[in-house]
Amino acid sequence: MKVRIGADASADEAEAIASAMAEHVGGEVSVYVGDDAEPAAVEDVAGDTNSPPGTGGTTGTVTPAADDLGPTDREATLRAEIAEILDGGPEKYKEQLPEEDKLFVRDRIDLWFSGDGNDFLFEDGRFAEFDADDQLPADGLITGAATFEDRDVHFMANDYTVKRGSMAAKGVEKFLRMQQRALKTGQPVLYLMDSSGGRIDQQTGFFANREGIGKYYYNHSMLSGRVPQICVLYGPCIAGAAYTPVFADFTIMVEGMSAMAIASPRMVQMVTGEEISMQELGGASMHARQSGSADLVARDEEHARELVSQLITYLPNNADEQPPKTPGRQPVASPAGIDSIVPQEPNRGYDMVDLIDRVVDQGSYFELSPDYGKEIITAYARIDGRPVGIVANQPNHRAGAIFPDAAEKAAEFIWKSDAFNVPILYLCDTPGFMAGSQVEKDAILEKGKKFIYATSSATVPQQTVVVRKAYGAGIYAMGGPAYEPESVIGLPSGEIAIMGPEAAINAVYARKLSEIDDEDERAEMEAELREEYREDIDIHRMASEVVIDEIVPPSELRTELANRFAFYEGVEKELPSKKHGTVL
Ligand SMILES: CCC(=O)SCCNC(=O)CCNC(=O)[C@H](O)C(C)(C)COP(=O)(O)OP(=O)(O)OC[C@H]1O[C@@H](n2cnc3c(N)ncnc32)[C@H](O)[C@@H]1OP(=O)(O)O
Repeated sequence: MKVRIGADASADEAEAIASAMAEHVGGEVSVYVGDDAEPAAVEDVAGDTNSPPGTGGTTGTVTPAADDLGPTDREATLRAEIAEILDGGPEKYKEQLPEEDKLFVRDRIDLWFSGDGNDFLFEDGRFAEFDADDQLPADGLITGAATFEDRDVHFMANDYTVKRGSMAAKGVEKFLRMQQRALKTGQPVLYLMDSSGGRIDQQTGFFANREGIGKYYYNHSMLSGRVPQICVLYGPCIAGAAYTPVFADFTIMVEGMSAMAIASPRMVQMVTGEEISMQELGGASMHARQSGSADLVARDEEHARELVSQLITYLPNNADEQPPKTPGRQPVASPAGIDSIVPQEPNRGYDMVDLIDRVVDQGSYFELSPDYGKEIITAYARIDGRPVGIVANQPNHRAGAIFPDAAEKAAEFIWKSDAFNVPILYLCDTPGFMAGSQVEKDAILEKGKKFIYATSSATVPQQTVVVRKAYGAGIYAMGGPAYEPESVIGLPSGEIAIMGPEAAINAVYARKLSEIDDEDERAEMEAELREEYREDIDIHRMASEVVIDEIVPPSELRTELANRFAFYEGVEKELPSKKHGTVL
């Protein structure tokens, strides 16, 4: 290829352009300066292995240059300029990326948007800061549109080689435009974040402006519940950059690579004297286990992309659409096994996932926040091809008692599912909300309220299964009869009670029992009272009193749920007229 550049270009500049173009387009590139007949620089790279968008390769088309390029060959000049932009920030920062197993942002975009149903479509604002003296290609932020798993999506991706992906005026402008376009088109947004936050030394013009960085979060709020916002973190996302992942509906961090924090370790040390690494401060493990801000942790960049490609199959493009259906598949294990999974003894643990495996379509189980608030499972799955959001107690962890973190996790999951029209399935086996001084300090009442509020105000079809214990306010939060689910069904092992038998007998008969001196007599009396109590709370009694709608043979649970979800498809509960509730 021959490229002619302006007469004022130096020999060094000609060489840089030749090298950049050869690397990106492949083959021999000769660069001519002004009207010169001889090339000022020639570069040759075999093959065309990694052509970025706009210069050929996976998404563009290479237009062969005419043999004799005249001074008016604007296309070739433009291509050289684009190649320069696509090359990103200083080489020294690009060289550091492989040491951290990190992709250069343009290669990351290639990873996301190439292959079947995945195409890079176009980029906006590529020339941002083109005229800047400093090396600021695209102002460190790439925004555009693509197809991802056959869906149109908007995307943004920080370039960590440009001032550590920090955001200044032009990048901010691009980010805001991308968000505003998503509001118009109603298509999901992918945030591929790798940013040290606001560009501190260029803050005039973007920090507190009406259309400045603060507007990000305003736009995130406007997009919230309108289109799915999915965020993957690839590096330290600090301060201004750390709010996008928490505003997003779903956040994925890469183990050992991603981090997010309200302030950098340097800032933390300055303010508090605490010496702490970025990973300890806000790494993937911490956010997945302690703060709950990471929904999923990926092994590496490819795994992160794979997780999003699964997640998106359960979601519609926006709140006006229904989630996509697929052909139904048999469960991974036979529903006939459900009866033997659920122990008769109310205090014995078991893995609720074993039951779920026998209800949902094979290969469709997708759990979120598996390491946070583990006593409640929140997962997407499909039953006979229809997406459902599952909220299930996990008797294997803390006996399924609901602690504050789990309550909040469930509330947020229900809100998200409801916002995107994913019906909800509650699988109830809980002794209720946890009691004690620690959970009171951790705001069990406040967080329990959120859970109950989310269940109450969800308008999608909801189905509740009393698997075994449904005690205390646990059955309220878990879609109990008062919460207007489409139906509440029970397995023969089910019990619904104000509290468990032991607690109830202790609460009501403690004094009477203590007055019986003979130990055997007291134990006998206690057992009798407990038996009577259990008869009262048995699922058959509940069905007899029509508290619940049906008792279902365990082996028919999947078919029963499939029929009920199919029947109630698209049904929407009406909420009383109001601006919004006051529970956050
Ligand atoms: C809305 C409010 C906000 O967001 S205020 C922003 C708060 N952010 C911060 O305080 C983070 C500042 N940056 C850092 O702590 C470090 O750069 C981190 C991200 C930890 C990376 O460290 P390290 O790998 O050692 O890179 P480095 O510091 O040598 O930086 C490389 C080049 O990038 C620049 N840089 C980095 N962050 C910013 C920033 N936020 N604003 C402006 N420039 C930034 C550095 O100055 C350095 O530039 P140069 O290549 O030397 O010209």
